[in-house]
Amino acid sequence: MESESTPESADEMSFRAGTVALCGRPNVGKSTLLNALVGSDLAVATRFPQTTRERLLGVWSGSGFQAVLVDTPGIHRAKSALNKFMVDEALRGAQSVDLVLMLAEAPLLADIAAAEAWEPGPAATAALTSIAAAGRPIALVLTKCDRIADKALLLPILRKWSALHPFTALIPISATTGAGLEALREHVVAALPVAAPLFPEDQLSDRAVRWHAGERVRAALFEHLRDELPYCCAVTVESFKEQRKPPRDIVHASVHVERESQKPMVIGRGAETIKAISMSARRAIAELTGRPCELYLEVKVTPNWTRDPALMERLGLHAPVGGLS
Ligand SMILES: Nc1nc2c(ncn2[C@@H]2O[C@H](COP(=O)(O)OP(=O)(O)OP(=O)(O)O)[C@@H](O)[C@H]2O)c(=O)[nH]1
Repeated sequence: MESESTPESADEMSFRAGTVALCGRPNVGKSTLLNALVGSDLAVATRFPQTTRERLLGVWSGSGFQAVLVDTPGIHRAKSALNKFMVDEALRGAQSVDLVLMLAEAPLLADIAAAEAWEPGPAATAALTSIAAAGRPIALVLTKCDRIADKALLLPILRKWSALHPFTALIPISATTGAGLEALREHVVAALPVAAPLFPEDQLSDRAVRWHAGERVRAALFEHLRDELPYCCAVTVESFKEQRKPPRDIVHASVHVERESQKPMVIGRGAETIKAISMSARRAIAELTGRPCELYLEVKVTPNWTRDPALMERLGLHAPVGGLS
């Protein structure tokens, strides 16, 4: 009986599962791609760069495969302790995965002559060098190709990239229209080892709902605050209670700013700004959980937290020990 092959065991023997890191410069579309592949708005994607601060695992399950996607913060020249933490998080994300997807934005170019003359910029090539140091196979994913009407312009751009590194593939995509995602899926699945799924099929993320709730508050800060202010804010979720009757989540969260002078800017005249932030975040949390949400926000001053690794740790931004946990 032991050696008898059943359809289930044949499936198990060909099932592929593994980890895939999404890396690249800030704002190239990593979070949007993760959401498109997982089929859920797990990762906060905004039009502002550097909104992703920590690694997030998104579980992409499909027929015969499971790819655990590691969304990483953008790789950039970091000055503050917070930015250094973000870049370290991104590079940690590229280690020990089965495949790295290096995302780079398709440049907006006028014509084929401009495309022929184009070269990847120093920041993008520096990001590639740091990612390549991890020694994992890398596929180049050219993002936002929906913005390029003349697809002939993509060829010289892909050729320039291919000269920089022995990529396993060069894949032009658009996460917003879905173009190229099928080719990307095929390449990712082929790169995964034959293995059992790492997560249950219905699990979409490694992070608890509570963490996602905090991220929704952070996304609302980007939506409603101007200039540098959202980058100076951290969010901690103090409590997250799932009430049975009536069914609703009751969430208490703090918004930490760096200086006393920033507090009134977050609160706004007549508390208008914080009310708008709270309403957006509440709606987003309810969409995520499928239950109504009551959200209570408090603004606190945690002086200079972006410059102090110990304070960052207290606010929940700590580097995990070891692999992909
Ligand atoms: N036109 C177009 N825009 C896109 C596409 N993918 C992402 N974007 C936009 O690009 C911006 C940045 O997207 P994100 O997914 O937040 O980028 P990110 O790389 O995760 O950003 P960081 O948080 O800086 O690491 C957002 O405004 C997205 O809507 C795409 O395929 N087409």
